[in-house]
Amino acid sequence: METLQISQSRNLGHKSVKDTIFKPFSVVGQVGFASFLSRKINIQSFCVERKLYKNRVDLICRSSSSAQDKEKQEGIFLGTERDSSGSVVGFNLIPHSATTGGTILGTQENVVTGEHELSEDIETREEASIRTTHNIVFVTSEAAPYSKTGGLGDVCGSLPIALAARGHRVMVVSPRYLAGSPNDKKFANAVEMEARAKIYCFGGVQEVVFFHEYRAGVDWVFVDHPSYHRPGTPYGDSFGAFGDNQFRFTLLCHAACEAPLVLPLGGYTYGEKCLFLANDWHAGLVPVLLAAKYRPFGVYKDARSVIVIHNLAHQGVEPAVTYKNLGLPPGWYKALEWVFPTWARTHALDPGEAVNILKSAIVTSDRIVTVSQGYSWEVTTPEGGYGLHELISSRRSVLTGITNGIDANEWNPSTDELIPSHYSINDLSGKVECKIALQKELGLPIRPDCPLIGFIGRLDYQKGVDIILSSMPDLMNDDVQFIMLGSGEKQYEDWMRHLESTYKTKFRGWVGFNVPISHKITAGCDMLLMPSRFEPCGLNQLYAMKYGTIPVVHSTGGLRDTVLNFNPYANEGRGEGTGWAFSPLSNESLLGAIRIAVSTYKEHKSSWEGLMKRGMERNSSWDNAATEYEQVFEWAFIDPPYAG
Ligand SMILES: Nc1ncnc2c1ncn2[C@@H]1O[C@H](COP(=O)(O)OP(=O)(O)O[C@H]2O[C@H](CO)[C@@H](O)[C@H](O)[C@H]2O)[C@@H](O)[C@H]1O
Repeated sequence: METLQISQSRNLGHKSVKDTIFKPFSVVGQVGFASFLSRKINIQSFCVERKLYKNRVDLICRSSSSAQDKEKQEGIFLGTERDSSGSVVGFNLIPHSATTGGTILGTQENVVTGEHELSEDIETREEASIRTTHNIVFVTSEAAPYSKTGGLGDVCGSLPIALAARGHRVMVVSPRYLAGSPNDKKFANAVEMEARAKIYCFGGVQEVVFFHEYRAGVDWVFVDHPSYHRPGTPYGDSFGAFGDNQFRFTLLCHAACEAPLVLPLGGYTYGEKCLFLANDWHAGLVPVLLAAKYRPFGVYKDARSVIVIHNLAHQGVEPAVTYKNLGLPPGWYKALEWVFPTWARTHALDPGEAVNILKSAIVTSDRIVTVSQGYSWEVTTPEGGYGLHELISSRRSVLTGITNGIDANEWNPSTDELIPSHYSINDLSGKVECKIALQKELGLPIRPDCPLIGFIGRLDYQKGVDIILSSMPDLMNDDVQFIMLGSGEKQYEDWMRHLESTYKTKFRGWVGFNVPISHKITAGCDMLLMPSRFEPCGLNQLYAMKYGTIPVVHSTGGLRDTVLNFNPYANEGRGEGTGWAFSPLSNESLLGAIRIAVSTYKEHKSSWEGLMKRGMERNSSWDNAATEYEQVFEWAFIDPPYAG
């Protein structure tokens, strides 16, 4: 149910602050803070899940016959919800279509006339729940398929769609990267909007333009600015990280805060009562801006923010002098303040003073989510907290771990268009064809019986690539083939090339970022190796399991949560588990785990098939994760917002 409310009282109420706030927040064109202040749009809908709610039963029993007639026509009216100024912000009507649909148990008639059902409903009212839908704004530096360098892109390309499918109004705000590459075409369907925003930061004023595409139930909003138009990845090029990343992502955060106020998407703005999901440090200024720039002026006082931590190792740390560039009021320095420990300072006179964007988000957001439960504990430890463990521990009461899901449309071996042969849990025959095709494509000897091990990922310290490469001379003595796909640190890329020339019949290294090849490896390999030092969630092991490819992982973070160690004796000899999770992270234990996996593959075919099938059956749907996010949203709205 949607309501559009023009609130005069709010308009008058803000007049006095308008002049004060207008300079720093002015927006080009007729939309923006100004017009936002003169109207109030809020869209909220409710639906009842499973059992009828006692209040609703009471209300129905008490309602007059004319109200009942109206309800028969229009649905069931639960009441209006008003904000402090008296504006209607929720019109709680269960639409007629919903009351006759399958998800709601009992219509008005059978509740009133069916005594048995009524008493049953009242008895089970504890189970009842009303699901509130929210206006959700994802802020992210990447969202697949438009931009992706890793798992962040996957998550921000899929979770919004899952939440939209559950009835939420969802917008994703990310940069419109134009790198002069074929990837630019992915933005081709996004149309330029009239609304623009002026952003005051880094000693000047920047104008950003918004582009919009409505796809899969989600408003994809792209922030356009010349600093997003350059060759390379979203973060850097062959010379390293871009020097102005702090500037580029500061722009993104400011623009994302303006978007719900100024963009009439589908005719209506999202308005003030939003839930911002800020992803990683690039979006970390969003909670700070809500608290420091908007809320003191009564704007976004009903909004909430959640910082989603995909990787705590990257925090957006810059010299303290940067603070004045961020477009924040002077009094908020403490929220960002970061002092390096003595050992990390460059020289004796270095005071180690810096600003830390992710830290400020952890301080000011209403809830904190990590992408697995295991990681939500690890970030509170000195080993996993990257200097923020004490701060995060102090906010443990608002910290939740939610394991990522996977996009079942993109990662499904029975429909995947990027693999040469389809297969499913009922007919695995296509998998060996994928293996043969992969061996052929990469010029390896075609040997369906030879265990084929894969690795896909960023070539860096986190992913434990050094451990793989240093184990390789030993592993290459065994009868196995190994394929690595990745890009990252040059030393590892060179090492992969060197191994390929040394072990021509056993090793292939594909340097680069190539999504079609990643699907072919996931389908064609028998095992996927992930010796990550730490892994907030990890997606490749989830993809692998879906494709009947057995993960062999270091037991850490999300890998430990999602890969259940193989036990052939469990379940009266039927076995349990979906892979191998080894520990500690060393050459010996990595080789030990791979060798056990290889011998299982070669000598215990039925156990191997059991492993494959249990992995393929595993429920990794985004819908599961989305319901857990909804719980976090509920909690966020129960508490008052962060006020400083
Ligand atoms: N060379 C290449 N070519 C093609 N595709 C490639 C590739 N290298 C990587 N990929 C793809 O990029 C994604 C990487 O996913 P990970 O979960 O390993 O994420 P990453 O460490 O980037 O992200 C962080 O965020 C995610 C999401 O929350 C967490 O799962 C993770 O633990 C955390 O470190 C996968 O889809 C993978 O197939």
